[in-house]
Amino acid sequence: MDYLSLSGAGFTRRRVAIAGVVSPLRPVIVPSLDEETVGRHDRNHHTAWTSVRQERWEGELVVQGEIPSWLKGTYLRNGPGLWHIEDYNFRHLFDGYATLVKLHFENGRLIAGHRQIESEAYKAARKNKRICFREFSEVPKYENFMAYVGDIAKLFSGASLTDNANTGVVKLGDGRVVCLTETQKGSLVIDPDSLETLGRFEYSDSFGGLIHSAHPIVTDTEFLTLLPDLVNPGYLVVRMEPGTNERKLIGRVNCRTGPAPGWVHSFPVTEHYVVVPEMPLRYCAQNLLRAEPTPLYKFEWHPESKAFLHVMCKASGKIVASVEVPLFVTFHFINAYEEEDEDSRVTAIIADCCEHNADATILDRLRLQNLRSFNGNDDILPDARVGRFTIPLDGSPYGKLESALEPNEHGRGMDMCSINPANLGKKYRYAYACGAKRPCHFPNTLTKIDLVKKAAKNWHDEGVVPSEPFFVARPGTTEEDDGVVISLISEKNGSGYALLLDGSTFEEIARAKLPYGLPYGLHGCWVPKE
Ligand SMILES: CC1=C(/C=C/C(C)=C/C=C/C(C)=C/C=C/C=C(C)/C=C/C=O)C(C)(C)CCC1
Ligand SMILES: [Fe+2]
Repeated sequence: MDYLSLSGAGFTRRRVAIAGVVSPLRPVIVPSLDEETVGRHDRNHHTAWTSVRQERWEGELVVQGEIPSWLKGTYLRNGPGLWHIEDYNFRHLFDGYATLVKLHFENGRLIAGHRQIESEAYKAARKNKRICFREFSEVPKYENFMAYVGDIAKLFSGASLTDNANTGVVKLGDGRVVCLTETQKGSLVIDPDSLETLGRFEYSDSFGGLIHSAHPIVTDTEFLTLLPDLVNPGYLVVRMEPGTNERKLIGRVNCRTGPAPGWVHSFPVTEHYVVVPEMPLRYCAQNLLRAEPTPLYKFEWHPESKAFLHVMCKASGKIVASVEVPLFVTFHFINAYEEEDEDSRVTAIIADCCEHNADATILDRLRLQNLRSFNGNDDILPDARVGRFTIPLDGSPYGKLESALEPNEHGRGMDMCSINPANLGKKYRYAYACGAKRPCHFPNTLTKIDLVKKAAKNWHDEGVVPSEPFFVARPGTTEEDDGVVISLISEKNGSGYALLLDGSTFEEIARAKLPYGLPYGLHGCWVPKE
């Protein structure tokens, strides 16, 4: 090993050669988080729930198996990877400061890297050695009552909310790559090659508001998102063109009931419609203000307020259906499409999601203490399924919610999904997601769902925590599942690897060990090499 110590505030700079990693294509200088700045690691936990070891790393990995020669580009994955500052340990998975990971594939070779996203929240925590902004469950500790009152005042302007962009990453039609979270201010532009944080993505319109959906729908031609209105409960549906920073209004949906809009972590679209979910798990302004977390954090469960789905025409902004549906809890919609009759008239919208059996306690299961205390025997992951909504367009007041397949096909675990992006908004057959091999406390398999055969193929390895399986299509293909599925696997002994499965057979085609395991991550995107 060759460690070259350089200087730098809070950093030790090292030139690293790591066993199992072949010579990098270029020298790799690794600034690592020193223990004094960020605190000590507790490496007794599963790698998935242990803070990332160092600020950044990059190098070429040894590949076992074969990476298809057509796979050219970079897979980026975002997620909360640093769960402590100094000796203070965060409470919840979603509190962690964002760690961006890249896997660059070219000519059968694989260069990997990771780097912390330099949000204001992260930089302030590093500098002041304490949390300075309101995170998912954490709030800054105030020195006195006046400091608390000052922070509440800043909450209304959004100044005290985090910009820790730890949830997703998207490539806009104009090539800019943006990391996202639930706050609008947490939209940060990054360089997909160096993973450097380039600055805030400033929306130039005047919609204001503090939050948005963490999962905009992004294609080469548009960026669609929802802006929840917490004052007059409802949602604005907005659209932004590539090359601009200005969102334009498509239309507004008023909530049917309830004190506040339902959480819209994601939403689905069809070719002509935007589906706006109104979930009984609703935002709660008081919980945003609280110093201590409540069982549902920034949200509240309002079963009496019922659940609705609204369908808005993308072209006109008109609402073409607004139906009551059975109570549901979902964070991730999988896809949606228009169902037609024999005369090609659209009769219904079908919308699929990872549905948690109308039980919001999954949020509490994702507390780090719960994730870290698994003994290997308890079967404590709450059941989830592929929930399929049918929304009639004939004016009926009710929609349906059913399981799209028998949940035991995927071990009754279901979240973190992807599809072939060519099928976005269209009738489709396959979805990829994390499922469960029980007993477990967290999804521990990768699953390929066949919505026509109503069957699943599952991949699992002892002790693993896989992240969202991300589908990349073979260029030019017309087969929906012709491509690869990428996932990053955390193992229990501090190690981890990048995994490639065949999108069709769901068999492993390649894996590459990382120099050390990376913490669990959330969502990814693909940046093709032109
Ligand atoms: C809601 C507000 C905030 C932050 C919210 C964040 C960071 C939400 C992240 C949500 C995610 C990643 C949901 C993923 C769910 C995955 C599941 C349920 C997997 C289950 C497996 O079985 C702030 C930005 C902190 C403040 C404004 C409000
Ligand atoms: Fe998400």
